[in-house]
Amino acid sequence: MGILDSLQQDKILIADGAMGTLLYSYGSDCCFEELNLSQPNQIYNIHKAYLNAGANLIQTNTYAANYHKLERYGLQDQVKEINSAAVRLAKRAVADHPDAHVVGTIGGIRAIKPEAIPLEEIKRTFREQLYCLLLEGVDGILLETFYDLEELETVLQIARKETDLPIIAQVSLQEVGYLQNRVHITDALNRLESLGADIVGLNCRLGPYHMISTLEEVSIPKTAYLSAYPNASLPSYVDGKLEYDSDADYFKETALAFRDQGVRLIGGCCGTTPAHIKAFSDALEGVAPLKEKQVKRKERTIILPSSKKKDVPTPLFEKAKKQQSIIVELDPPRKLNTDKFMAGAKALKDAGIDALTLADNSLASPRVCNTALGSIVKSDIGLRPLIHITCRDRNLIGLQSHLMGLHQLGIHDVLAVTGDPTKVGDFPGASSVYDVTSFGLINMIKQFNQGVSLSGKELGERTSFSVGAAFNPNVRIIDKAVERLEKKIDAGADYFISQPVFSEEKLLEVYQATKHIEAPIYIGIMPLTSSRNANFLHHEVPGIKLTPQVLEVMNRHQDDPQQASLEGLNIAKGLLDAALELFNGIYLITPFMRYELTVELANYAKKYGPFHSSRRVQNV
Ligand SMILES: Cc1cc2nc3c(=O)[nH]c(=O)nc-3n(C[C@H](O)[C@H](O)[C@H](O)COP(=O)(O)OP(=O)(O)OC[C@H]3O[C@@H](n4cnc5c(N)ncnc54)[C@H](O)[C@@H]3O)c2cc1C
Ligand code: MET
Ligand SMILES: [Zn+2]
Repeated sequence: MGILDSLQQDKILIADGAMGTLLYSYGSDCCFEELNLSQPNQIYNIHKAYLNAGANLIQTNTYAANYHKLERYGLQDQVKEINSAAVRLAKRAVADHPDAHVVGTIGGIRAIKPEAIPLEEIKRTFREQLYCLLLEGVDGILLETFYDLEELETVLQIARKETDLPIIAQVSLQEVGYLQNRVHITDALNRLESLGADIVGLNCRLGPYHMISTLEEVSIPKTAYLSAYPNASLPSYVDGKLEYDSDADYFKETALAFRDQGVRLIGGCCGTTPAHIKAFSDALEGVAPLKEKQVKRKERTIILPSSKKKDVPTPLFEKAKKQQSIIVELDPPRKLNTDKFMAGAKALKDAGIDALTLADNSLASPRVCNTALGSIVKSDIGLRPLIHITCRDRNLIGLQSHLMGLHQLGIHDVLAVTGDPTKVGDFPGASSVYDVTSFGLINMIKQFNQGVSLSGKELGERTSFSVGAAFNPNVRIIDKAVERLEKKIDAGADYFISQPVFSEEKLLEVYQATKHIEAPIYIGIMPLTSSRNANFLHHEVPGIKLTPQVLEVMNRHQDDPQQASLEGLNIAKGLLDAALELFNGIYLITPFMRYELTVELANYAKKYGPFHSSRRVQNV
């Protein structure tokens, strides 16, 4: 009799409980799936313990036995051996339990970092593991712990094409009622059912209380059966170890509540043990499944528009769409004294610039926090700060907390960059976090603007960020850089700020390659300060090439720094003339805190720049 036959007989099926956390509690702190090869008896005994506790559906010890996760242990070439051994062990365990079934488990990979692993890689990895399990002859497939519905939908479709065996598809919740990205549980389970899953449900992350509360909103599926594998409890961190704290009696009490929500397959996830499964099995012995249920319709909360920050100015990029707009970068100092920085900010404010951009530890070296300084610039000088945010120094928690903080400070202009890697800076050994790249960060900020955090939790109000992204035109093939720019627009970028451009030819090339794009580009102009500075940029910075004439002029004044700086300024003015013909947005970069240079360039642009309602040059 197969799994579905058992379910059709009006039975509630009991599944097994955790494998990973049980092994961990026994002292294993390694690749749990490798134990199928090195400690087969231990795995076999766990299967037996669950079967003896009353489980009639057990899962192979293959949750993370895929190429991607085994790679962490250097075991990526043993996908087949590990999966095959797992199935053989589970089948051996059920040999003298005629009513018991073995499902091959495949766990979700993406968890909360969707963009970290492309779907194509997920598909390859999934197929390999699926074939190994199917070849060895499982009774069904269990897809479990999927936080990302897109990932589960993708692998479910593959599995459904490959096999007619029963498929169980289980999501993990972010909070009661919702998966990440604010996907409602009813929508998720409906999708899985329509894609051909035979059993749909929930596992992991939450304990019985939150799962039952979620299931109250879920109706009995039309064709599929409902499953639930709760965790033993929420985890706590005790003496450096994660612990789940709930006794089996509590599970006994919750068993009927699961049944009353229409659950037909019930097992356990992290923290559960054979005692928890025995509790379920005892409590549900002879209990008929529920046929009809009254669904509780909980109100899906409405996200309010930003109520607190009423002073949100018109986004910079709106101005740059219509008329000239000048922003200037003045980076926070590396030392604690900020007098010169503040004097620079004040002078730039007096020069009438639209915003001051502050880099985030550029070149991966520590500087005074740009948000702190940006906030002071805003309050003390009345100048609009534009804060760069890198993904290098903050993990997903830090990034989100940072965004919430910026919102509190009334700072709405941000530049989302991946950030220079730590190896280029003062602390090459420091970790580069990169939980997301600029694309994920742009997405996250746009989600905040909808009042929703990355995980799908409501923020109570919407933020009002306008999001800039970096554009590097100093590449050999400009079309590739433009493709990247277009992808950033797809991710939600509102406008762009470019690396500095050092020739009129390049300005024209950038203009031609981007004139079809509506999002404004603030084109970078940086005055050269010396012949050394010019030669460094020309010879050592990838993609930057100065013209022979510019190099010659700068080199001519090698021994006269003042004159060299003056020439650098004149060259920048020449570039500015050309840039103003082509772009509304001008991004002036202050070199080495020499703000008098960018003040002069800003004044120059204001005096001589055309104040046009759109780009001046059409069809150049
Ligand atoms: C206006 C501006 C401001 C900046 N501010 C900061 C700052 O405050 N702090 C800081 O640390 N860094 C800053 N940078 C540097 C920036 O982080 C790096 O130059 C980065 O490599 C390019 O921008 P990004 O971070 O948006 O990278 P992304 O475009 O997100 O690129 C991410 C990864 O892809 C690579 N990549 C980039 N372009 C291509 C391409 N065409 N083809 C293939 N791969 C590519 C990158 O090297 C990187 O590894 C800034 C850059 C610009 C242009
Ligand atoms: N069912 C698997 C195990 O118990 C995965 C649990 S969710 C991380 O090890
Ligand atoms: Zn779990």
